[in-house]
Amino acid sequence: MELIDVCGGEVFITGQVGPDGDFAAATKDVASLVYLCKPQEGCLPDQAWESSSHKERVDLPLGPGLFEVRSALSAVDRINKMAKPILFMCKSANRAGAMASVFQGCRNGWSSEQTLEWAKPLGLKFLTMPPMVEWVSACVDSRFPKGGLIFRQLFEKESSTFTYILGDAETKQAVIIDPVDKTAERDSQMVTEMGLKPTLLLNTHVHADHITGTGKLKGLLPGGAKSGVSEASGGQADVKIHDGDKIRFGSRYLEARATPGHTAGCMTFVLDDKSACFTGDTLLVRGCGRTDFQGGSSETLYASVKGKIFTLPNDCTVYPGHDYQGRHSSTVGEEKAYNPRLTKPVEEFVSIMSNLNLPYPKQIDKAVPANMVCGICDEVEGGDKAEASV
Ligand SMILES: N[C@@H](CCC(=O)N[C@@H](CSS)C(=O)NCC(=O)O)C(=O)O
Repeated sequence: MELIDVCGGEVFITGQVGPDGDFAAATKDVASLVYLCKPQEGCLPDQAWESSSHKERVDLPLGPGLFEVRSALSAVDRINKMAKPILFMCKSANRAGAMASVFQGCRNGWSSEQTLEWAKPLGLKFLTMPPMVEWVSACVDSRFPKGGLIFRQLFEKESSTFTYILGDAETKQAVIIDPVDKTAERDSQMVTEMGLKPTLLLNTHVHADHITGTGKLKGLLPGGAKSGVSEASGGQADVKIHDGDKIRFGSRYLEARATPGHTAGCMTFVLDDKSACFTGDTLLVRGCGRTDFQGGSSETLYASVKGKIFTLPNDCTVYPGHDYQGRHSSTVGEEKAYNPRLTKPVEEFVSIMSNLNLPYPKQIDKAVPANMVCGICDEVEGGDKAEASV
């Protein structure tokens, strides 16, 4: 009979007692048992339990449809008070792994994603059973429900850039996506008046048409907000973002998805519940970012959009980095149906992109070097020089 240690000798899980009935020997150091089988399953013979006295036991007959989330949470409270080490036991170790995960997630204040991430390297078998994964997620998320979201879309008119503020309504922790230097004072005042505490000032990429506001905002905001840009951009920042990173603010988070193509280091940030994505210049409303400088590649952009954005739910709102025609947002479903570039086969898309004939952005020569250091740049009188210094 094998006990699997899932928490440094404090929490164990196991399946059915072996035919040798070696329960007493295997569990001699266990102080409490959480038994998850129905009586008729007969996984724990009475004599086995009786031979292992001095132990506390709680019976939670757990099976699909048997156990409401509410009951699981009161069980967690009860288990929390039991002496450690605790053994979670059932016939196959599936329910034991699931309930142990709920216990761990709840007592550590983890989200469902964090709980499942914890369970993965342990190879817990319930992870291959979608109803059990859903049950674990529902239990953990209802213990610590996601806070409300505070959201603002702001506009900088010279470069037609959108800046986004996202905050957790309870904790007030916040992130700002793609602020612009020219509107840094406005943004700083706004988050201060809203009582928000931005911890991370994110860039979807190294911009070519304006200087990022992340450097300036770091100086304006109290509380040590950090700048962020993707590692792949080659830019300097306090926080380097990678594909798959979770950017947390309070109980909410953004998932970073690498979406290269407009530039080599472009990122799209997807809200935790997939209701919104912030695509920078990768995907614009009925358009997309140009691909003719900064490591741009039309084929790569096409693959990024199809693989990392068009795989989101159709009702996911697309918040772009720019719009030049007075539009503010779109949805994944709309762009999949009506984007005049990305509805085309890849060869036609590449040809469209090669024939855009757009003039270079007016500020490119000063914006790119400044943005490689997140906008911390020397300013001479008149604010026109933008040689980067760290
Ligand atoms: N006129 C503007 C630059 C306009 C431009 O090139 N926009 C970029 C995004 S900012 S680098 C773009 O990708 N546009 C795609 C499109 O189809 O318009 C300026 O001079 O700054």
